[in-house]
Amino acid sequence: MSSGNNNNAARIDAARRVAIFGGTHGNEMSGVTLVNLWMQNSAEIQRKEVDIEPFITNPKAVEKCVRYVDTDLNRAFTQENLSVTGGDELPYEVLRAQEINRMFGPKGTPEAYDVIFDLHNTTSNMGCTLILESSKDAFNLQMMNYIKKAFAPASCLVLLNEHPLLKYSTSRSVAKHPVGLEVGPQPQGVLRSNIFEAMRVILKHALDFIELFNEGMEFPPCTVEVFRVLERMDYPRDANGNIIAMVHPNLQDCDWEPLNPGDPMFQTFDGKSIHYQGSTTVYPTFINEAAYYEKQQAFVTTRRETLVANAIRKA
Ligand SMILES: CC(=O)N[C@@H](CC(=O)O)C(=O)O
Ligand SMILES: [Zn+2]
Repeated sequence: MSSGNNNNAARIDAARRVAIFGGTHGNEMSGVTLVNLWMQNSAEIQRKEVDIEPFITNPKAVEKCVRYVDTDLNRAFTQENLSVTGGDELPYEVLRAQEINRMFGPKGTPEAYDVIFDLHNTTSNMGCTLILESSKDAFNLQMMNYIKKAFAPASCLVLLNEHPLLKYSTSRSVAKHPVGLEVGPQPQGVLRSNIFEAMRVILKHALDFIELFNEGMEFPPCTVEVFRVLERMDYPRDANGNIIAMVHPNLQDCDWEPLNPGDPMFQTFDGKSIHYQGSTTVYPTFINEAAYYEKQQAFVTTRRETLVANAIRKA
């Protein structure tokens, strides 16, 4: 008879090469500051038998303290961009994406980094949010379960973006196991100690998980509650495309709270409410994110799901 359930655990390669990206958006100061700190002294992020590299992904944007210089780096990792040839006429972030892909990828190949953590801040009242791009990645789901338990009683939610149209080509998507970390509320260009500390603690738990996994610990099957991206909601606009309403006071700062059919969602400048017309309860998030005005997004709706993660163990 076999001992325990070791034979049932999916075997996954040890995570030997890990990167921590900050400054994918140059005005999101927690990630920029933490990564700069760790580049000077990496003692805090070192773990046994794994290379962990802190890296500033968009140094030009960091220098100017802007989201991006030419185009959003966190949308730039498409196969087209990564394979297009050309020099100075290409947008800075496309060239930078190619450089990052050479260093940490190539995306979708066995040579790619095992895990990339990408550190972001939001102006929305989302608290601590881990962002996944796949519901099938048992390694990442087990990591989410580990982090949530280690972080309790504080809460850390998981946003799953594998929407066929709304999913985008992130910097972290170069890795085999991409993990976004989004902490807010924090204004652009501002550093808040509570947000900075929360991000630092979540990263610590994430790296602890990788160390335990690499040491051979088996993680039994588990379930993870996630919020799956459903729909992008734009601000109401006039025929010229100008915004004619604001996020309703009942919705502002209420990320992750249920929005029911008929609930107020926007308020026009003359005080009229605009109500949610959907047919089911949804969980809005990224409510009134500053960076999303240019993306015609007032918030995104999500649905709560419970995912099952298989047992995993190092191969
Ligand atoms: C506010 C912000 O930048 N959020 C990130 C979310 C993510 O990393 O998936 C973005 O839009 O790229
Ligand atoms: Zn960001």
